[in-house]
Amino acid sequence: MTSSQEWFDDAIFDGTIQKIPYEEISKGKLIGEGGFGKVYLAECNSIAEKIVLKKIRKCHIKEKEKDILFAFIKELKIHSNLEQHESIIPLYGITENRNSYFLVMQFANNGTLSEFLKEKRDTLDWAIKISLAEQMAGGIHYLHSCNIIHRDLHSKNILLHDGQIKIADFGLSKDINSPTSSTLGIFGLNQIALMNNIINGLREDPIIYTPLEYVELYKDSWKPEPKDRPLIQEELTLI
Ligand SMILES: Nc1ncnc2c1ncn2[C@@H]1O[C@H](COP(=O)(O)OP(=O)(O)OP(=O)(O)O)[C@@H](O)[C@H]1O
Repeated sequence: MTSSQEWFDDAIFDGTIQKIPYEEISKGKLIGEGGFGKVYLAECNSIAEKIVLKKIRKCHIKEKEKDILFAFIKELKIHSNLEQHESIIPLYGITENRNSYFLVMQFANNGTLSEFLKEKRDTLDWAIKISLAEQMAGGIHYLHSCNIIHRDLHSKNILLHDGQIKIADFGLSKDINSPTSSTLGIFGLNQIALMNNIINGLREDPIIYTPLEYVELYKDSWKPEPKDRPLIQEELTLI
C-alpha cells in the first residue's frame, strides 16, 4: 500500500503539471493567507514576471486534514488543465522544499477585486465597471466551455493584474465530467450563514445610480430557479 505522501506525489506529478526546482526561486514577503496556508511574493529565474507561492505544509498530508489536501490537489489539477486565458490567473507549476509544496502562479499586481473596489469605490466610472464585468463573464464563459464550474466566485477570489480581471482559486471547482466532486466539508461558518440567507430570499438592495439594465441583469441572475437565470453567454452578450 502506498503512503499518503507517495499518493500525493503521484497525484501531483502524473500529467501535465510542471515541477519547478525550488533552487530557482527566491521567496519574498508574506502577502496573504488562505484556507491551505500562507501566500508569498517571489521571483523565479526562469519566469520573467513576479510570482506568488501558495503553500501547503507536508504535515497537512494526514487523514484529519484530507479535505484541505483534496481541495489543494483539485485546485492544482483543474487549474493546470486550463489553457492560457486573459481572465484566468496563469499557473506556472508546483515546487517543493523539505516541509512544503507550493503552487506557483502569476502575481496579480493590483491585488484582489475586493481590495481594488474598496480603494476605488468613489472614483470608478461605469465604463471601467462594465469592462470588469465583461472580463469576468468572459473568464466564466471560458471555464464553462471547459466544463468547469468554479463554485466559489467572490471578490476575494478574483484578482487584478494591470487592471485586467484574473479569476483564481479553483479549490472548490468541479469538473462536470468527473464523478468525484464533494468538498462540502471545507465550507466555513460564514459561507453556510450566507447560503442560508440566500436560500431564505435575502438579496442586496441595488446601489443608487446603477443603470437599470444592469440592475435587471443581476436581479435575473439571482433568481431562485437556475433555469430562470441567464446563461453566462447571454450575460456576456448583454454586457
Ligand atoms: N496570484 C496572486 N496574486 C496576488 N495576491 C494573491 C494571489 N493569490 C493569492 N493572493 C493573496 O493571498 C490571499 C490568500 O489567497 P488564497 O487564495 O490562499 O486564499 P483565499 O482565497 O483568501 O482563501 P481560501 O483559499 O480559503 O478561499 C488573497 O486574499 C490575496 O490577497
